[in-house]
Amino acid sequence: MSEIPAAPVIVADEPGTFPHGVLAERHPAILRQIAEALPYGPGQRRALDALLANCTEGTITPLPADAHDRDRWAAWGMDAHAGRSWYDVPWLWSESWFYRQLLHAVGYFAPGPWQGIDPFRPAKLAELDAPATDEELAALDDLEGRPEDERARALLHGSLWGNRADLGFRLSAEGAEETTAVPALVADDSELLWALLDGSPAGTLCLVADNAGRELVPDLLLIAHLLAHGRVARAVLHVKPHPYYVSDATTADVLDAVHRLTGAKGAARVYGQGLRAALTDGRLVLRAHPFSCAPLPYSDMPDDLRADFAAATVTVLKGDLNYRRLVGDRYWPPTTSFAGVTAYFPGPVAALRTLKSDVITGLEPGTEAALVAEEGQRWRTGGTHALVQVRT
Ligand SMILES: O=P(O)(O)OC[C@@]1(O)O[C@H](CO)[C@@H](O)[C@@H]1O
Repeated sequence: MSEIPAAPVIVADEPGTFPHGVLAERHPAILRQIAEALPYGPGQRRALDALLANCTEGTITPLPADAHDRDRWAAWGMDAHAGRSWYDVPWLWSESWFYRQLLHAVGYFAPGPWQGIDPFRPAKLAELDAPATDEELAALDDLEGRPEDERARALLHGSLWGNRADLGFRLSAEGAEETTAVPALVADDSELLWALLDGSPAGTLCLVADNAGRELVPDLLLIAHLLAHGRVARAVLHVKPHPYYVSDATTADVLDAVHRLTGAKGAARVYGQGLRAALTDGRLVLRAHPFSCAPLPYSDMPDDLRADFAAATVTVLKGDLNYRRLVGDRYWPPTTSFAGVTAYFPGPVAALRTLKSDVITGLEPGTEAALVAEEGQRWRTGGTHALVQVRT
């Protein structure tokens, strides 16, 4: 049992806070965006309008008895939250509920012509096809010829900062690309991570992906490099079983990203071919576990997922949402021990995250003071800072 006193769970009930803004502004903006992006029919548009009213003014209404995942959501707390405002249940819960309801509205789960059609796919593909992605891939050619560890570190950096490329976040984060006077990395345990990934012996890397497109591409490049240089023998890439948090990566997004790489020129193409080969011969394995879209912290993970992580040399969790789920979506004092709050995790664990929500642990007292002096509380949510935290 952890000896750290529990901090308050984040709830979005206070106007003016970041979580409240996500429910009151970001979710309606997402609904408008997908209604524009795809030619949904009248029934789907009515359902999207109903969801807009329900998520801003209504209450949690349990899934119908015949919903394929009703039992799962019941186990995840749906019946306990029934009848309550979206603003009064844990924020992590109401956000996941939003994506479950959105997919229902567009017919994603129902047998029929729209089954399995990702409402966020147009935005994901636009990002993958953007000139900025070409520039990032061309930069790989400049890395060729550099020492292996220099390349590895550059690719880790790309994977870390790739987390800024989150399409949901961009809907409400003007100016997030700006840098500030305070160091960009608020915690950096990357040497501990490299010690785990030194290839002696070469074990298994679990990487829990976050966003598709400009985050997933550098994640895949990192995996390709670690496999090619014997730093790991095998990689397990956890993706989402269905579209989630706008741009979260699914299996289809992995295939699109690998296709983008194999269709590129120069070094990018070689990475793409390496990834294709690794998928084909089983050195790179995909997982799409239902718990990856659960509205719960990882401390509640089921046994099969626990066993997967326990077998890894290290599990790397990407992104802000995974961080919230890893440490618990709570208002922790920023100096709370990262090792303490992740003590339950069944093996070495690393978080690679840009800061896009209030949750933070593991800061030195001086770091927090410098951030607050420079920016007030904006450093927590602005996406301008990042961290690499490791518990061995
Ligand atoms: O996990 P990611 O893609 O890094 O970030 C997800 C995010 O944009 O969504 C949540 C608000 O909706 C926040 O946790 C965070 O800002």
